[in-house]
Amino acid sequence: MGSLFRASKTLKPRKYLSPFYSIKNPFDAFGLSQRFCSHSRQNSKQSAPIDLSRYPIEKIRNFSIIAHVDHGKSTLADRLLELTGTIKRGHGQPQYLDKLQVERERGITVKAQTATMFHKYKLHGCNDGNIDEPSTFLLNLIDTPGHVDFSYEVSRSLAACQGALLVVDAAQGVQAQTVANFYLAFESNLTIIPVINKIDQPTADPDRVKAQLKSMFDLDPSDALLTSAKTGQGLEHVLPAVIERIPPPPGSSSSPLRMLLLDSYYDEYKGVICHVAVVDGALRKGDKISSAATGQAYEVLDIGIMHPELTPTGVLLSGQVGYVVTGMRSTKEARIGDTLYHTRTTVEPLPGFKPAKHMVFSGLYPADGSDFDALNHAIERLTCNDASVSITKETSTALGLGFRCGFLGLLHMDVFHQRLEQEHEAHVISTVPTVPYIFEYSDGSKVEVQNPAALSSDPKKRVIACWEPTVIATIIIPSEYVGPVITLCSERRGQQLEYSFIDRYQQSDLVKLDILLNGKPVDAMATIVHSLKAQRVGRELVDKLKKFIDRQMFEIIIQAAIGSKVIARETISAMRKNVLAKCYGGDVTRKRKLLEKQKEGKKRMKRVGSVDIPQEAFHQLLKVS
Ligand SMILES: Nc1nc2c(ncn2[C@@H]2O[C@H](COP(=O)(O)OP(=O)(O)OP(=O)(O)O)[C@@H](O)[C@H]2O)c(=O)[nH]1
Repeated sequence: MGSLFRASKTLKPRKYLSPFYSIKNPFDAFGLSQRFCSHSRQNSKQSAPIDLSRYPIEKIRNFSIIAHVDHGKSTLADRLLELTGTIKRGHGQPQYLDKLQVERERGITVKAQTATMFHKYKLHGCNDGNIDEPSTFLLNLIDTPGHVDFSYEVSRSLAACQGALLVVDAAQGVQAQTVANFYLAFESNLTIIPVINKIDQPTADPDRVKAQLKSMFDLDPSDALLTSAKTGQGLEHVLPAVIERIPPPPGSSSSPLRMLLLDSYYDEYKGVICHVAVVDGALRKGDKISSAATGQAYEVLDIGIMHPELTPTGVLLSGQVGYVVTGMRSTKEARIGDTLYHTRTTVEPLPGFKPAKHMVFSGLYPADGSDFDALNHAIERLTCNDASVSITKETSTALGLGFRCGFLGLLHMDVFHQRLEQEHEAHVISTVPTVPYIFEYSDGSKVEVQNPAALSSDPKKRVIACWEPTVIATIIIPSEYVGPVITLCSERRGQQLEYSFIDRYQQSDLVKLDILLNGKPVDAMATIVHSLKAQRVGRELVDKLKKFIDRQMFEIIIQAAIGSKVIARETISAMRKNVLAKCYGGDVTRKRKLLEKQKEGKKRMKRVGSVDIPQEAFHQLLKVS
């Protein structure tokens, strides 16, 4: 960026795309889709309107899909939408929930998107009246961006969820945003289901990824689901895991309404459409609600779920996530993180969200100086859908009236410009981005400077000290890139505070655990375990072996031992298995067949000393943790 100003390319006007716009449902723009509200888009004309009262809180699961960039979140979301019949298989639009033009052009998700799905599943203790029949669950899936610049989207999405699918590429393994998103979910107390995706790739190494998940996040490797969102392999286990492992939302249906405003966007026909999570109580069309942030009251004009487009339901109940149209005309009224409640009730507002921390500032000016009002209008509409941008008006001698905008990073800034142009047809000039600095002047004052032009040139107000923002960062990289990354850090005046290997060895108290059959150690069954786990593992091994070794003609003693110390023991009493016992008379062919069969069976045994061990026993032993 050598020059002072970066002028945006002039684009031809393009079709406005709202985040929920779908060319498959052109009626939505006119509110006509209300008449076609259906359970599944596939048979929209026949199916009955959705009755949300059939989904009490115990039948609701709200979950996000989180991951590093490109690990396959949106593709996995596609497959789940198809699996539940929410969209048609092969709808011809991959990454269905990436609806913005900028997302499609760049192949990245920048906006979190919710879709409601319905899925039949037989869960113990949860049924629709008939215990033998599966129950239908309402699942709210939120697909989130992977790039760090959009992590504000992720943190807001997680506020509406009780669980998250942590998707990790089976070849790339854990990456920087896997770590950041894991901690966002962990700090929000969500149930985390690890999903090792892209197992169809030739370089996939799910065992390595499982080991990383264990060593970095203490996630149990046996909890990981192995999937390929591309081929469909393993996907049948995803929704059962969501229903079984993620708890229902915690709200109370009998308490007064409390609803969290998660997101919003402006629709030319309906005004502001708010994305909400109903925490407590219920909301119906026609209800009067108030905003805790502004005190303003509204009437609910339309209400429903994203299935996956706006689908009116007339009601939203506790635990459900959906949309509300209230006739808000100004985007300033929709405060992200606000609590909405029934007018004339008193409720404790929900905690809301932490304000976004802006890392990069840049000036935005209309390419044609006379277009300030149009730019103002466009920015107002766009910030309704991107609450993480800060906007203040400013004036430049060269460019006239404009705005100083704070972004979460350079990619965020770039995407914001592109959306202004593509979705709002605004032509802008942006100034060189800068981080905020603090300057101390000789008159004792200290100011944060977000615009280089604002730096004092008054000789009586000399700069005596300045500060720049720094971060303490943890950089996680494969070992082959360590050299270049250290060089890059030192070029940027970085100081190395600590250096360590994630997959490093550390001293540990390990013991060899032997398995003995009739006093003889079986080398193939010996394991090395931590001394604290030895007793439990020894007991499990001995119990399993007892189940899988058949009784034989002599007594078998199974022992687990550390050195000469036996820590677990079981005995299988003797028996004589006479396969010919039931063959009375002299049918020689039949007797021969039975003896042959017994011989075949014995081939599948491993003879250890005098004890025959079936292959199955070896397989089962591998499953002991
Ligand atoms: N081989 C293979 N490719 C996959 C699989 N899942 C996704 N992909 C591909 O990986 C690329 C990224 O997939 P996305 O679903 O866009 O990834 P994402 O995590 O949503 O990306 P961001 O939202 O930008 O972070 C696309 O080219 C997908 O076709 C898989 O299971 N196997």
